[in-house]
Amino acid sequence: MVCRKDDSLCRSGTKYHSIGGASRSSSCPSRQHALLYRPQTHIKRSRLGVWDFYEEIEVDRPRLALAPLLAKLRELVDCLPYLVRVFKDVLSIPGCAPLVLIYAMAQLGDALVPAIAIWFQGQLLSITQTAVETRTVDKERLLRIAAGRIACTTAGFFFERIQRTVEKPLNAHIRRWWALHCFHAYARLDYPTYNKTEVKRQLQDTTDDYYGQSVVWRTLELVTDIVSIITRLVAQTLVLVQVLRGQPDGPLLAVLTLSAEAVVYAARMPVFQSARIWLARTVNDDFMKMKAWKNVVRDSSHRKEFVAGNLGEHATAEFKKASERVGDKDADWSEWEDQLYWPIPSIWAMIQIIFTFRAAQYPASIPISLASLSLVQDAATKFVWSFHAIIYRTRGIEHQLTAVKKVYEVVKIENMVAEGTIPFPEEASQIRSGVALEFRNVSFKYPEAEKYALRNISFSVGPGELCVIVGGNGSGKSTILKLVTRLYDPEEGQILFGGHDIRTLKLYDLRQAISVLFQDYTIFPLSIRDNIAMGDPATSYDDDRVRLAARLAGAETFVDKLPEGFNTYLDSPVSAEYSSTSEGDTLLTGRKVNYDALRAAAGVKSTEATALSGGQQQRLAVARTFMRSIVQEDSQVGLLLFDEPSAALDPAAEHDLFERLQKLRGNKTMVFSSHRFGNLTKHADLILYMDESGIVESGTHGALLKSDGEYARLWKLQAQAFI
Ligand SMILES: Nc1ncnc2c1ncn2[C@@H]1O[C@H](COP(=O)(O)OP(=O)(O)OP(=O)(O)O)[C@@H](O)[C@H]1O
Repeated sequence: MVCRKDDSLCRSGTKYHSIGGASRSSSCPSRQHALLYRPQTHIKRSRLGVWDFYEEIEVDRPRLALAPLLAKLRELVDCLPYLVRVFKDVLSIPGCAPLVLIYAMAQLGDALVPAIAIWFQGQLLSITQTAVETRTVDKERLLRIAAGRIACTTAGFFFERIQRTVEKPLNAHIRRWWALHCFHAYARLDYPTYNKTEVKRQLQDTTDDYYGQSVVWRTLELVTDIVSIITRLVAQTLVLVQVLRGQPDGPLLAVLTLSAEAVVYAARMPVFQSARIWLARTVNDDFMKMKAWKNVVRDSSHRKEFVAGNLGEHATAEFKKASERVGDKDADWSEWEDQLYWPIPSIWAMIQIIFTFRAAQYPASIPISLASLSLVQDAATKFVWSFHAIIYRTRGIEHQLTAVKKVYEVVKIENMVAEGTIPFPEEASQIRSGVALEFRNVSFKYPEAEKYALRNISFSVGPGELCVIVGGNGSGKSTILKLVTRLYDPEEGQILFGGHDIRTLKLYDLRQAISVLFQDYTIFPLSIRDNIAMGDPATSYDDDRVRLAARLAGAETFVDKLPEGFNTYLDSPVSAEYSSTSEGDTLLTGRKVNYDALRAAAGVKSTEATALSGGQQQRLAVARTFMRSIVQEDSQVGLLLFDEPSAALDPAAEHDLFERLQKLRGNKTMVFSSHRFGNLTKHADLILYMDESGIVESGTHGALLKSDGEYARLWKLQAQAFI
């Protein structure tokens, strides 16, 4: 049985369920309470197809109707200083001030034209009425009025053209300025701050780009539009009342009609309506199954296993079964949502009837001319459109203005990792011979984590020494490297870098002196060349250096084999755009649509992503590190950190990498995290063996073998595998 709207038709037998009541009302009229105010509610549940629809109903709404309105107004008032600031900032963008002036003047002109047009229209109607009643026409006046009316239409057209012409460069100026502002807001955040959900959401609100229009542009457009629409409405009303003044019922008709339309449409304005709070969910297993299977067949990431698993027939059969069980109820929520809102009827027809009765009442001296009735009707239609425009433009105005507020607040977000003040190095020689590193009783817990990732860690690596950290999964090896680069700060203890507490060093200088390759390295969505070059921004322009870094990392050969070599994007950041006619459609001429020829002409591949193996990607990441640390003779780097750089490499590549690292690191300090013993541990000045967030053994390879502890046991285990 299909249950619609009325839950009494459904299993439970009751129409609505009051699932819960929340009484958070407060009588305190203070501002804070007004903003946080929540009326008493209960939840109404109904069923729409496969959807369960839950809506919050405000029980004490009539008594408290003003509270949400006041809260909204308060929010808007709070945003006003930011709005003023955004206007000021936009005017200060080079080239924007004259464009804003032209745009505003054109909008003002556009707003006044309809009112002037009404005046001319009134004059034309009165000429027509005089002609009907007296059979005479003042031709000169008619010509003047007609010319005026035509001039209005032409002016309206020109004002609109001017707006459109100015809009594009103005939006472009603002968008460029805005993109830079947002980019900086993103780029300046440190790791833990960036990962906070509320920060991410705040950033997203401000950087939403809607069809190439920034939040700032949309806000400016919204404000100027609203001012222009209000100007238009006021001017139209004034002119209309003026035109109808000579007729007994004229002004009354105008005011009644216009206010009737205004009330009907104003009632719909978001600011006067409390938003309906609802939620719809479905627990229909078959409907969910249908959706899930649709996702499986549509998402390319599942295709490999879908094909290999021979799932085509099975998927179709499963989908068919589920679809038969769901039947016609398989409507998506959007179909039901449309039905939640009803249009409000216009009462214009009623007013027309009332005035016709008035005319019938006094047939000898009709209190209103037919021309006026037609004029008012025409003006009312224009009014309706203006109100439509206001409703459309003010939808979500609080959200829009709050976004502007966030725009300015977002650059003030405090980074969690505090800046230091001491420059590093004091002398270049401090770097050249490697930098000493020391951990003193360091303990650390990740944000939100309960368990310590490091507990009371102490060790010391001298300048130019090689330290290898070994240990099982989750023992804390990577965490040590993250703390050295100050992605996080420890809870307890101290980390010394070149003898300084790292918290006191300028962050930029500290990170400049370290080259790090993380285990979970990332391949940036840039070209291969830029991926390597960004290892050292100072020399990123140098193609030879990029190539050398790739060669040392064993990446040059396979990169050269790619059709676009070093300029290859692994994932194209901008996909080709296609016309809306879909591939495979048949046109009226009978031709089947196929984009192959266009793709070939434009040099677009049918798949735009270039796949690299895990090992190849790791070589690119290693090349990036080499770009910074090894390639440069007079490198500013004094400490090299490598977290499992060979995990995805084949044994030959791993051997080559270790050989090169040994040779190329010169006298820099190096800390290496690895699961594999052997190649590096044998050369290490210090081995740290970690288990359960702590260092359980430390020393050289020889010393640790001699002490015959856990390191020795695992070393023997790995060695035996090769015997
Ligand atoms: N971002 C994070 N948030 C919360 N806990 C984390 C995070 N990263 C790591 N941990 C936890 O911290 C502990 C140490 O992790 P770490 O990555 O340092 O181990 P590891 O020795 O490098 O392991 P592996 O050998 O698997 O790379 C683990 O218990 C892990 O679950």
